[in-house]
Amino acid sequence: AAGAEERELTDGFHLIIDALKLNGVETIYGVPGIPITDFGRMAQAAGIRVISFRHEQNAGNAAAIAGYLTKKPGICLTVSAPGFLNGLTALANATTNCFPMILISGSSEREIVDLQQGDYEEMDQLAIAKPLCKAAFRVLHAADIGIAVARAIRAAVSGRPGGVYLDLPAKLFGQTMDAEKGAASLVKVIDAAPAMIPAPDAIKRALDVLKGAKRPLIIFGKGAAYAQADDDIRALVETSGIPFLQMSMAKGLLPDTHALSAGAARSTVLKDADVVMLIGARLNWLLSHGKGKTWGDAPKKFIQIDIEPKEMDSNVEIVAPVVGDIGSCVSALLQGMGSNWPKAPSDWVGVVSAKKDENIAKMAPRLMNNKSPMDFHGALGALRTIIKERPDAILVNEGANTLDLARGVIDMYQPRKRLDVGTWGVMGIGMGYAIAAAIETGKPVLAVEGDSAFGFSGMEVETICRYNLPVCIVIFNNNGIYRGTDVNPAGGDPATTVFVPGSRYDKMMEAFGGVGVNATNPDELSRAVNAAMDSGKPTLINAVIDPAAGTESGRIGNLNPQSVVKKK
Ligand SMILES: Cc1ncc(Cc2csc(CCOP(=O)(O)OP(=O)(O)O)c2C)c(N)n1
Ligand SMILES: [Mg+2]
Repeated sequence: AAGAEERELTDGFHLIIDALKLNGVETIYGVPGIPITDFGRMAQAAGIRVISFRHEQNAGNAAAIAGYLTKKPGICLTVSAPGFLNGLTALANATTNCFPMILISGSSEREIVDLQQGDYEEMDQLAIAKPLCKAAFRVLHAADIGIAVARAIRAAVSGRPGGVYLDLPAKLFGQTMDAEKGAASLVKVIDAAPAMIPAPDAIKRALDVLKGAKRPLIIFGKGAAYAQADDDIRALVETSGIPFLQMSMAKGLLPDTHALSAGAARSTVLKDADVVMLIGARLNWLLSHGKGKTWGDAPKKFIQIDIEPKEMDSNVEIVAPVVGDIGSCVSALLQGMGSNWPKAPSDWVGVVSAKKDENIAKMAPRLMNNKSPMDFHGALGALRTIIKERPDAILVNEGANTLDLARGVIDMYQPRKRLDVGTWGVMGIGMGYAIAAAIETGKPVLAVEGDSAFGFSGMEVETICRYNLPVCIVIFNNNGIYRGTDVNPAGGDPATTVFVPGSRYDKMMEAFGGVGVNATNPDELSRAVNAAMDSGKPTLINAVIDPAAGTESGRIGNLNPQSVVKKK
């Protein structure tokens, strides 16, 4: 046998790469730098795709949405301190949205940090990450890398998915150990996201409540989209005949044009339903916390399906809590319903359908207007047609008016095709989500961006060109945040919410070899997007929108505090 001096060695670099590959990691999203530049190079050489970004927040958002789309944790790699902090927003956003991702950051040496002796980029990153994510681990010994990666993967995807932080001090990478022992220390995670089967009596209780409903409603949240139980979810709607609402990222679970879709009659069904079954949807601010005028005065019974037991009764009493993974819960409900479950009362279904048709008819003319400069509806009418013709394209969407109006105008036809600002309503997810959506699915991506929203991650147009990704960015350029018409009453500086008038974002894309187009009417917009979708070339379309067309904060202006003090 080889003597000790000849025995083959391995080191931290290789053990981390081997652990990630052993667990099926194929892509890392990150920004190079001390102490992880060589790690990124070695991971790439070992066959992992390493996508280099211009800012860690965008790499983190890419990792998060990769997790949402694949149900495997997306991996974000950053340098220590400032790079780690840049990734934290994405890690916290992933945790808030229940997207599985792992933020791996290089860090300073414990012995220096703990004595605060001033290391390069010194920061106690583990302590700072802990409150902002689902789980956080640090590794000091090479022999622990295998178990640490396994723990991070399981923490990210099991139960309610979320963000996990993995802290790797610089010295760990160069630490050597016996190669055989190293290989033996690696762990391939078994059943990382175990099924969580609901209790039979919880299913029975829920069905009893549902059976008694006169005006039932199902609300799907992005948790239902994440579950990838698409056939059973469709069967649940069609077996029960119950009208349904799809929260923003759940749109397309069933087509928005489905006969039982109540999307265009949202305010009616929230007010008048007597039994509401929430599936992977939380009763948070997006659903007015389940109370107040949105929900009308009539008493309501809530059935809630969620993997997190603590979610029950978070805002209002849940009379039939069903705790488990959505796939297991929906299949148990279907089993309990059997083959002759009574359809939802036809008078209720009729009321919903009539209201929906009325609202769709009201909106239709606004989508046809061809005026220039465009208003939001004219531009969105063109994009609505394109998504209808190209249902497997992925739509990324952020802004205020650009977000709120697109959500209602652009129908989705397939699950997990609409990626947007999610639970926080966070700006800046656009380019990270677009890049990961293109890389993880290979499908064409249409990113519909407010001009302010785009600004948060716009430098990644270079990244999009560098990897030659099929991403078509449409910027709704209304010269500002919400509008482009505010004026600074004190004179001097521009108002706080306006941008350079007549700006041409399309020139940014041309700067990096992509296709830039300036579109001043819906026909030009439509032609440019179709050309981009056909060519698959990175494209940025500067869609000129009337600066006066928007409203403050889109649909959520009511959240703004108002001053009652009138300064003399
Ligand atoms: C990280 C972060 N910082 C600020 C904000 C606050 C905000 C919400 S929406 C928005 C941009 C609205 O302007 P945009 O041009 O994108 O859209 P449009 O209405 O069509 O003109 C901001 C700055 C949020 N949500 N997140
Ligand atoms: Mg704007």
